[in-house]
Amino acid sequence: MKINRTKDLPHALKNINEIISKLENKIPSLFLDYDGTLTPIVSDPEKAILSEKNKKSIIKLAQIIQVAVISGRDRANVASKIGLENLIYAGSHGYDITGPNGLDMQYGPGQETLPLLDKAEENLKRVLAEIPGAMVERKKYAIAVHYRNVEDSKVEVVQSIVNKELGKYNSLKEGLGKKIIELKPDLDWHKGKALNWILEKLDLHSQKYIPIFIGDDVTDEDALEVLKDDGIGIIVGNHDETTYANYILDNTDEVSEFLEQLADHLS
Ligand SMILES: O=P(O)(O)OC[C@H]1O[C@H](O[C@H]2O[C@H](CO)[C@@H](O)[C@H](O)[C@H]2O)[C@H](O)[C@@H](O)[C@@H]1O
Repeated sequence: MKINRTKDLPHALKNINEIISKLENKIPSLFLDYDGTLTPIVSDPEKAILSEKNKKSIIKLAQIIQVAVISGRDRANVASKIGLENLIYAGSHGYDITGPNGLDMQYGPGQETLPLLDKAEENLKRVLAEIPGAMVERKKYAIAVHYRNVEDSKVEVVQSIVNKELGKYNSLKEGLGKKIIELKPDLDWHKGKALNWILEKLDLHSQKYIPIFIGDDVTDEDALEVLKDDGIGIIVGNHDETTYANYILDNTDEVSEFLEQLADHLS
């Protein structure tokens, strides 16, 4: 059960001193979502560009603490959008993780679904080509069907095409996001499991460490849940009435401000 009402959450910028005091005598690590957190939501996913301000803060932070990006995007795609080599990147909602010093993890059971995702991608691209604005984005371990640019009257058609395709595969399940419906492996693996995997792999789990996660969407709740008692979870905006987050930022501009202030405090 989610514990915090979004509207009652303390604001992360207004309470930055409290957050900084929680980091004292601990070693922080920082986990960031991409879309809706580091970049504003835009109609073309390829146009979600990291600002110079955020890039500068991330460079500064990565010189001091471990920084990881955990995204629903394909890992290679989000890594090229950020363009920094010394970060950990977890793509496809955590199924595909790489990082410095040869860090490389593909969530094994997910690989069995790759031929099914190939087939579904081919079918969906063919059928959805007839719906103006619909877009199929293949990530290694998921497919996002975008309907942000689809006429309202056609959205239900897109949804039923995706449901029909999903119905063909027992080992794929539906995932929801901001104006996307996803086809994902029907497995118990998500951003929260990936976050835990990274914490354990890098030995960042003990009481002397304190992880921070910032995210904006329903898929980010899995990561926020992991940190609800032993970390700092920040939700961006209010995707839902309740959340596992402990703090809130209202939008991506506030995330930029928060990252800049965090970098200044830690350096
Ligand atoms: O986990 P994230 O890094 O936040 O990725 C979630 C999805 O983000 C992208 O889609 C969203 O952002 C697009 C660009 O702003 C927007 O056009 C779309 O409507 C949003 O759903 C990305 O394209 C997806 O693959 C990610 O799953």
